[in-house]
Amino acid sequence: MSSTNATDEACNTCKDGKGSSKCDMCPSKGKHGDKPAWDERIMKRLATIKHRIAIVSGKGGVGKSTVTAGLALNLSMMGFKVGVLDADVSGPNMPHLLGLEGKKLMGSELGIEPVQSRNGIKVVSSEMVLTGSDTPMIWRGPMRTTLVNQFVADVNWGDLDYLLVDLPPGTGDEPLSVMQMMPLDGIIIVSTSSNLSTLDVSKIINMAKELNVTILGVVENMSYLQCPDCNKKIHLFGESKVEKLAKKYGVPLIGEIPLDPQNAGIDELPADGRSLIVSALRPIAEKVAHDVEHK
Ligand SMILES: Nc1ncnc2c1ncn2[C@@H]1O[C@H](COP(=O)(O)OP(=O)(O)OP(=O)(O)O)[C@@H](O)[C@H]1O
Repeated sequence: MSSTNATDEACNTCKDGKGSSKCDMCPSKGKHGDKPAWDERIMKRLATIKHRIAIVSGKGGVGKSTVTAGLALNLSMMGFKVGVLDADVSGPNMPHLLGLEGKKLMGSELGIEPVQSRNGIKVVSSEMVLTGSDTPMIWRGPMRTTLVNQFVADVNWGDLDYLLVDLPPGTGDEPLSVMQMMPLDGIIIVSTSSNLSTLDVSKIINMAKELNVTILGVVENMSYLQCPDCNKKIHLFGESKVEKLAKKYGVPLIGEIPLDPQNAGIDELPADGRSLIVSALRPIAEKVAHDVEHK
């Protein structure tokens, strides 16, 4: 860090010039260019977390948060210590999916304390700092990125086997920042089989390849509907385009999640066999755990 010429230097956290209005909220306030200190804090926190996996999607609404919550529940039921970082700052859903609506983050001398779900999953989400669940987070990209970094650097995650990071859709600021800042075991890409969703997945695949981030696999969500009478699988989007795409880019398709009609209107994902989604995610959680433990 250059302490002599800080005024001319752009902030490494918010990428903005010193003196911008964002500076007041920036964890790097007063130490512009102090990237090593920031990185050191992040690395110290990550040292107690065995595996870090980000869940990404090309498009919004494909079920990325649902898959993240379902994976967290399965890993937790498999006996692992699990944390979930809801990095979808503008559209945080994790508190609802894990039954933590209305819960707020508190501080302790060890840092920001995550909130624990009834299954013992440690969760941190921007919704836990807002006044209400209908309050919008009207923040520009660099500030959202700063908050995500802070959720890594300043949260007392403690010992975890898995930290799952639910990223906002696309290839914007937060996915880029997390993929660069956090040593990841890999990413899991969630897509439906629609043309547009798969088109955007190819961008994510290329981004991960460019950043040398391992792709643990692609999950096709809302892949089929199981007929309640004859059990036949009805593929609503026709032949799987996700499978074709996975083959084209040489990445594994690690599972297909059915469309669950019971899920409509459900906030909290039930952590048992009542949820088709959670049950369908069990073999995927087992495969991911096997792959990262044996890599
Ligand atoms: N397999 C499924 N069957 C039925 N409904 C589903 C399924 N997966 C997700 N959903 C529903 O689809 C909607 C979108 O899911 P979710 O919020 O997980 O998507 P997302 O990709 O995280 O969206 P965004 O990133 O835009 O917030 C939710 O209402 C969720 O309950």
